[in-house]
Amino acid sequence: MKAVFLDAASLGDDVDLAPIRTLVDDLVIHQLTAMDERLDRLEGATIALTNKVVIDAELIDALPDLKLICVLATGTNNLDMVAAERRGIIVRNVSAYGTASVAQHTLMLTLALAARLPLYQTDVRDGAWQRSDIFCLLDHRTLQLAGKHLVIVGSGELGSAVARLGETFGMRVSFAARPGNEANDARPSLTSLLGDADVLSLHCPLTEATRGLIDREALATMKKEALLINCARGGIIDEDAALAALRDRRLGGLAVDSLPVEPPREGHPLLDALHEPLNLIVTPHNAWITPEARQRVVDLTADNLRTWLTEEHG
Ligand SMILES: NC(=O)c1ccc[n+]([C@@H]2O[C@H](COP(=O)([O-])OP(=O)(O)OC[C@H]3O[C@@H](n4cnc5c(N)ncnc54)[C@H](O)[C@@H]3O)[C@@H](O)[C@H]2O)c1
Ligand SMILES: O=C(O)[C@H](O)CO
Repeated sequence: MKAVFLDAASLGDDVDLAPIRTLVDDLVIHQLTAMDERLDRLEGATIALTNKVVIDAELIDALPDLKLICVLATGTNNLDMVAAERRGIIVRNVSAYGTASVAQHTLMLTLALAARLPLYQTDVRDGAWQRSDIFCLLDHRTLQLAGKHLVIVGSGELGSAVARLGETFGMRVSFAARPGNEANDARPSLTSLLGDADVLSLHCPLTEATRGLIDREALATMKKEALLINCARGGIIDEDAALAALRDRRLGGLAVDSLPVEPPREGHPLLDALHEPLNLIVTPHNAWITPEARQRVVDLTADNLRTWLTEEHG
């Protein structure tokens, strides 16, 4: 049975792939796979392993032998799930591999934005402290988290962990009802929570339902001091609208760990804006990358493979 791992490099070179290797005899490991190499490499494969290589309907339809797609990530937005289901291909992702890593990264971004760290760091770099009349700099209003309202979209593994951290910092936490499902959801709607959020943190998958969830209209209802943090996927917020709100002082801070296209080869307005005096942080989709979490991705993928092989062959 042929298995092909399309993008092993995306896990780093310090993870031990042995748990996967021992399960499949004919395992071909590619460090990277370009879009036009996917078909050739997956030809005849029963199992495809991918972190971020796109597996779309056209590719799925061209691979009659494919039975299992293992996603070495939680997010499956690089896959056409409908096409896979139509073909009866099983899809297995990994969840809860890096809860501590992503939650600490989200908290780090929240704390940094609350402290206006990008602004004060720039001021200190530019000599404003040395020129100050008083002993400190206090030009940018910081935000005490204790007593403030943290609103979270997505009450799964990561949203729940971030909620616990928020509570530790004395924040009041609300989960928003799933947009479009408010009638069957006891939780308050996102619309009703937005105007009271001091921090809005996104932990839902990118789907057609969540694309552009935090758009111009949503941003317009938020407090002008509110902090917006997206450690989920680029495109869940309208990044251009969020940047405009930040520049107009209608948003207190913006931190994103993901952009709509990754890597952002063609650039992105948020990357250019890092040169402006804004309370803005962009991290390179690395909330998940602690060594512990990356190894756990491999171990959980091996569990997924083992379970499927047992179900398939006994
Ligand atoms: N930045 C990173 O390094 C990193 C790492 C891991 C995961 N992620 C992203 O974070 C997302 C969440 O991860 P998780 O482990 O918490 O997943 P999870 O599956 O445990 O939780 C996702 C939650 O979102 C909810 N949800 C689904 N559709 C929704 C919608 N339309 N509106 C609101 N909520 C909705 C689900 O009901 C679930 O509660 C992943 O899908 C992935 O895109 C990012
Ligand atoms: O979805 C995930 O698990 C992260 O994006 C890392 O791949």
